[in-house]
Amino acid sequence: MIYTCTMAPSVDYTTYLASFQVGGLNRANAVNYYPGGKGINVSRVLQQFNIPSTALGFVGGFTGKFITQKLQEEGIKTDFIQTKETTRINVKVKAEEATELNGPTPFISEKQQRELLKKISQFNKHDWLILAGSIPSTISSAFLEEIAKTCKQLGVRLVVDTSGQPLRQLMTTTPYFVKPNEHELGDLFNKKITSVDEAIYFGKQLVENGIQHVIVSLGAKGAIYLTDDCIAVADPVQGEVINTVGAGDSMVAAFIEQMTAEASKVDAFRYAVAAGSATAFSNDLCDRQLVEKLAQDVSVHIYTDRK
Ligand SMILES: Nc1ncnc2c1ncn2[C@@H]1O[C@H](COP(=O)(O)OP(=O)(O)O)[C@@H](O)[C@H]1O
Ligand SMILES: O=P(O)(O)OC[C@H]1O[C@](O)(COP(=O)(O)O)[C@@H](O)[C@@H]1O
Repeated sequence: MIYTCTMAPSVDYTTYLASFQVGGLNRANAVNYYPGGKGINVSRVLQQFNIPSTALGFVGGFTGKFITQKLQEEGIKTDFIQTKETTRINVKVKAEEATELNGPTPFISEKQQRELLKKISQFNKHDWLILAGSIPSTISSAFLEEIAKTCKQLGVRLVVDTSGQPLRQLMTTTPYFVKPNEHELGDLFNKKITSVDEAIYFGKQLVENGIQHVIVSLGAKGAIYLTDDCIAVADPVQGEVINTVGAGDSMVAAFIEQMTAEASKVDAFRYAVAAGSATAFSNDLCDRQLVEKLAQDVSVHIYTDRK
């Protein structure tokens, strides 16, 4: 089974307008409400590929109900722990430029953390846990380490897509697969990454530390994939960009879907790049048809090493 865990889900309130004026009254032409948060997006894209998953994490209030209901309507199993706090709303403004306003993460008590750990300790060998999105500040490094240790003991493949200090902490536990974007990778090493070669240099250090699969996403510039025996660089896919929210999450989902289907690692990467772009070219997250179409256009350059 694949489990996604979103510790700080969101309702993504996406607004479209021709131009956005800071400090003025802006009126949107169209709006959408999506269940959001990185793990939840991974579950939604997996569902597009007909891969079942269970969405874990913390939700509360009317927004929590909305998220749970929407996921269930899409056929995704949910096993959320309830919070007293209302789940945040993240505002996405799509005008001349894209602007995001993400709400604060919820307070998660010790008891709620134990409840989550109890669920994880019941996973089986070969299950997947995708821990994605911001980690609430009440969650300690020790708790994250405990999650990683439990996964290792059980033979559960831990996938990490987060940022800041929690990412730094989780890197020391050598997860199975990580997908930082170039900024998150740079933050890990206190460096600003400005080229593909720099992304390769720092990505390689993660592999050398024992992480089996590393994808560094480079937004409109494509992505790189690193493992112990190859480095692959994907050129960007061209198209009309509509909404890049969830592009990275779509990559994670597509890579996992291909790995579970026993595709080659490089094909899994190709598909992941196609999924990221398919989401960037859509209002909501990608659909399978577009991913398959774009996968034919993704050119991947493979190196056994690149200094
Ligand atoms: N403007 C874009 N044009 C084409 N593809 C894109 C664009 N933005 C993102 N993508 C695709 O989505 C992937 C993930 O995007 P990125 O912004 O790096 O991730 P994240 O959402 O995690 O920050 C990229 O590697 C690329 O394949
Ligand atoms: O947990 P964070 O880092 O605040 O991010 C939450 C936001 O990230 C998203 O999951 C999108 O993530 P990506 O664009 O990085 O794939 C949104 O759905 C959500 O609003």
